[in-house]
Amino acid sequence: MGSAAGPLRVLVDMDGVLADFEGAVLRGFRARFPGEPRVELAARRGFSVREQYRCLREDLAAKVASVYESPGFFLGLDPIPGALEAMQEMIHMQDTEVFICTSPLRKYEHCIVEKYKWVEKHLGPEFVERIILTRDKTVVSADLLFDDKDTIRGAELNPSWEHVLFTCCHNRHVQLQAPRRRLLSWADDWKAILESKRRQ
Ligand SMILES: O=c1ccn([C@@H]2O[C@H](COP(=O)(O)O)[C@@H](O)[C@H]2O)c(=O)[nH]1
Ligand SMILES: [Mg+2]
Repeated sequence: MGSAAGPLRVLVDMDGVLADFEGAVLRGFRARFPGEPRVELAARRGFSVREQYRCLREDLAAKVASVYESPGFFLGLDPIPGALEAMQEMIHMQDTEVFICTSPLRKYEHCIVEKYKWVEKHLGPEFVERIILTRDKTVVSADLLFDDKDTIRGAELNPSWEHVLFTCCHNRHVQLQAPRRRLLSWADDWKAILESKRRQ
């Protein structure tokens, strides 16, 4: 992959990588359900916040989902530190194609349009052209995928990309088997990962 085969194609996930989904869920839950037990970010385990709240108490699953299904939730997400700067740098790198690859909620009414608006607001119109919205990232062809979901499965059993796990509160305790690798944050050396992939 890399220069001999054309530009390096990089997919960057949105929730948990560019946009702070977890922080906003906790703040929204605390504000809307102040008397209910909640899962602090330090206690988050596993991709699904809904399932972790369900384990706390069955009815809390619907309550936490009501937070991220509300109008304004996705548009109001804060950028992950360093993400916007990294994306602006990446889109201007030679021999590099960057796309935002994100999954919509099944209850997509507000989520889809707000994801587009978020990208336009924080990254600008050239990135709106680069949004790939799919519930199956395995069928998208690329060299790299930066994503906070620890296990990404879909119709394609051998996706073309290498999944680099972006560290997030819910995955920091996951032990990766070699040769899987992480990006600890946008302050970590994402450029070295791109360069190593170009050389493969
Ligand atoms: O508990 C959860 C956590 C996240 N989601 C939604 O899943 C997708 C994740 O998108 P990625 O592209 O993998 O970041 C997003 O729509 C989250 O809101 C969820 O449904 N339940
Ligand atoms: Mg994500």
